[in-house]
Amino acid sequence: MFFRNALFIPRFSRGLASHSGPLAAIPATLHLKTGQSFIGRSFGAPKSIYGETVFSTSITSYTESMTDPSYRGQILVFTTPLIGNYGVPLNQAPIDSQDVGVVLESQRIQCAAVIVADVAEKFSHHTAVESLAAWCRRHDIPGITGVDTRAITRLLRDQGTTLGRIAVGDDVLAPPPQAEEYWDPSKENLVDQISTKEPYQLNSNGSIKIAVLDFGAKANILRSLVRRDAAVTVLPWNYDFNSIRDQFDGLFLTNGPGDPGHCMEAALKLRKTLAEWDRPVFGICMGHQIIGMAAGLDAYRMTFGNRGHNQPVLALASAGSITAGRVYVTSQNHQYALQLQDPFPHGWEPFFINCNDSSVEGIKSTIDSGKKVWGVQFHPESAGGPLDTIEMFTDFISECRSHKESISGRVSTTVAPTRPRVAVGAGA
Ligand SMILES: NC(=O)CC[C@H](N)C(=O)O
Repeated sequence: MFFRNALFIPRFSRGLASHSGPLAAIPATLHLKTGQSFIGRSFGAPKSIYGETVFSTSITSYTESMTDPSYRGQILVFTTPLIGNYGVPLNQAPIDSQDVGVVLESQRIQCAAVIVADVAEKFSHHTAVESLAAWCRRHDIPGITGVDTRAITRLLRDQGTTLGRIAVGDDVLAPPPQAEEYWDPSKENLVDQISTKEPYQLNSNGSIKIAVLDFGAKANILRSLVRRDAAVTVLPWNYDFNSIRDQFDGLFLTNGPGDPGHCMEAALKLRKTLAEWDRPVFGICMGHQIIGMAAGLDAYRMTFGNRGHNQPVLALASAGSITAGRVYVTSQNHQYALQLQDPFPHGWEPFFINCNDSSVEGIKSTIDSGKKVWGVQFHPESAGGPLDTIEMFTDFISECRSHKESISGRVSTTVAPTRPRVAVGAGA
């Protein structure tokens, strides 16, 4: 395989000898804004798109990654060469009080496109109902196969996340776009596009009331709360939570796509919440970045971010199920991170640090601040990835429960149930 800087004449048959399956040989090209082009063949929707080209080192769970709303606007390159071999399940779970309605991470494919070295045309799994290619076609998402994903990944690692164009079919004959033609999703408020427009409830008879600010929630975050018997109220990302906060025992902030700088409004509202409200607050990924911004930390854009299910993080403090000095392997999908500054804002301390690049992986309120607030850059709920830190959800619900019991005068030592009444969906 090869990449090149100049205009080219596509050669569709080149390097495709291993693809002997029934996919039609529709040509497809990935153009990067930095001038390189990779020629392959289309699978999925026969349409051309723009996006931000990122790579993920995950080996499994392409279905969960592709439905994660945080990948919105991104062209997702899998470093694992063979993707698609277990097909795609029916994305519909029975709706009952213990479930959130989907098996995957949202109702549809969220990334703009996928790039796979060698797409599996044959698939086998007891839950599979269709192939990766058929699923992409149904959701109008293009894919390229037969390209050198190792070369693309090395470029993205060295030059950073790069704007890209996927040209499919006749569009491959057109010259690569001019620099100003590339669409940059980080300029848009993607959270506002994906967040729920209206509040809604899950498991309304649950024993502890949790408000969730939805920046583009993965379903497994909601499942992980519901499975711990939380009555969950999902609110739009910029909802005036302060006007209703006393109805709730805790606040959760979800993951979400794009630049957290677009969500400063939510960070300022949260700053007021943290100053005036003493109940537990937990945030994941975008939610963690919002907590950090509310605490006075800056968020910056990393070179290529961290995407994959094998990111080691070192705990710097003990809290709940987390032990200082231990390394946890985590699932991640982010481009931005909180700045590690010295000193940390008053009342806050670093919680986790990334073992590969020393980026901030978590923050928490200090004990003397009297508050229970945590944010983690990684995804304890995984889906996919390791469940090393899943008990952080139990820690959060337990804190909400003990706070509730202490203010109602019934100090209790009970721990929240971690098992669902019925088993649903993927993950823990
Ligand atoms: N998964 C997330 O919540 C990602 C947060 C933010 N969009 C980032 O890329 O850093």
